[in-house]
Amino acid sequence: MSKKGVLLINLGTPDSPSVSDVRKYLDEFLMDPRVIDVNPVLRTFLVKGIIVPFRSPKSAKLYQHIWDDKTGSPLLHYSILQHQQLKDELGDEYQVELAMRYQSPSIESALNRLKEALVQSILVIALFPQYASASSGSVHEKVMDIVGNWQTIPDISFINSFHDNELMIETFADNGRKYQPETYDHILFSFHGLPQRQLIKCDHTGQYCLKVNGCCDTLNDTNKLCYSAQSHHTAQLIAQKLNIPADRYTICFQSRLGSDPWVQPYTSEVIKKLANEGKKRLLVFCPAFVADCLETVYEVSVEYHEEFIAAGGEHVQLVESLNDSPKWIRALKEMVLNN
Ligand SMILES: C=CC1=C(C)c2cc3[nH]c(cc4nc(cc5[nH]c(cc1n2)c(C)c5CCC(=O)O)C(CCC(=O)O)=C4C)c(C)c3C=C
Ligand SMILES: [Fe+2]
Ligand SMILES: [Fe+2]
Repeated sequence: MSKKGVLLINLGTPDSPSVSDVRKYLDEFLMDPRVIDVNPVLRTFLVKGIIVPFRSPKSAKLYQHIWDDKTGSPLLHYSILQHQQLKDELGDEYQVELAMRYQSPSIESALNRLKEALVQSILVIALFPQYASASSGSVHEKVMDIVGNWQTIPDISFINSFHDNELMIETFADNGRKYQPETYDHILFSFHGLPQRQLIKCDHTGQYCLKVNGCCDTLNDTNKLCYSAQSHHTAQLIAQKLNIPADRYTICFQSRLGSDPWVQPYTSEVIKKLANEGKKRLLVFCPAFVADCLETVYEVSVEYHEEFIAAGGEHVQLVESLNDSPKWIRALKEMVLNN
């Protein structure tokens, strides 16, 4: 009996923290039409002419800061652990592969291994809890492009999002509980940001997201596929699990790139406002990421920490991501078994 294939895909990271490898990574990432979603001529000008040349040396310094001598990039390191542990959990009936949307290991090589193993089906899990065209959408499109060229197209399925996965919510809550959230002045749920126009494009009604007051503060039948609505929902579920009342937490969005409006409120503005209100200690969850990465270990723990102190605060504490926590591996296992 042939095996069932499972393909875990995360975003990707540079091969090394050198300026040339960071340049290669940013070039592939930002030339993706789902990421910088403007016309091709403008995208090429912005990415190759401005963002990549100016950003690569700066980003390389940040990557050098988080790069571990033995294990390299945290994102790849934790992805490898997740892959290994899911493989062990699922046993011989499954062939589990790991790929990254950008750089390595490539999606093409992972799909080829599944093809050569003659797997009877492929389940693709894009490792982003909330659906965004720039993340899960891009992964799914890439997989479909490659498989679409095969003579025999296999049984293939995609997990579109898992923003409300019970075991995932519990893992974030367990990680947060260790810091005793009640001892902090305020809690942040900081999600990766997105340009507002990408939310609007994903609203198939064309009349809801960013058009109706408080459009995506709660998940409903109209906005259930919206990144912002799914992010709010994830945060609300973690807060409920930890009994954090609504006035003790704020949902916000980080990592804005460029000058176009992104989903709001911006984490850096929220941090300044809280410092101005006299808050001293912040606990920050980052539930858009299933593994610690540049956006958590540097942007939150270093940059936002420094910004908060400069504005009069004392400490920003990051809650670690799901990484290789056994409960999260069980969450992945159940996603596979329930599919
Ligand atoms: C959680 C899912 C992600 C979405 C959605 C997303 C959208 C998005 N990102 C950029 C630009 C950058 N993101 C960068 C790093 C980065 N982004 C994600 C995830 C999502 N991005 C992760 C997991 C990481 C960390 C990767 C790592 O190696 O640790 C970067 C690179 C770092 C930097 O130079 O700041 C950029 C650039 C855009 C423009 C975008 C949506 C349009
Ligand atoms: Fe990003
Ligand atoms: Fe929305």
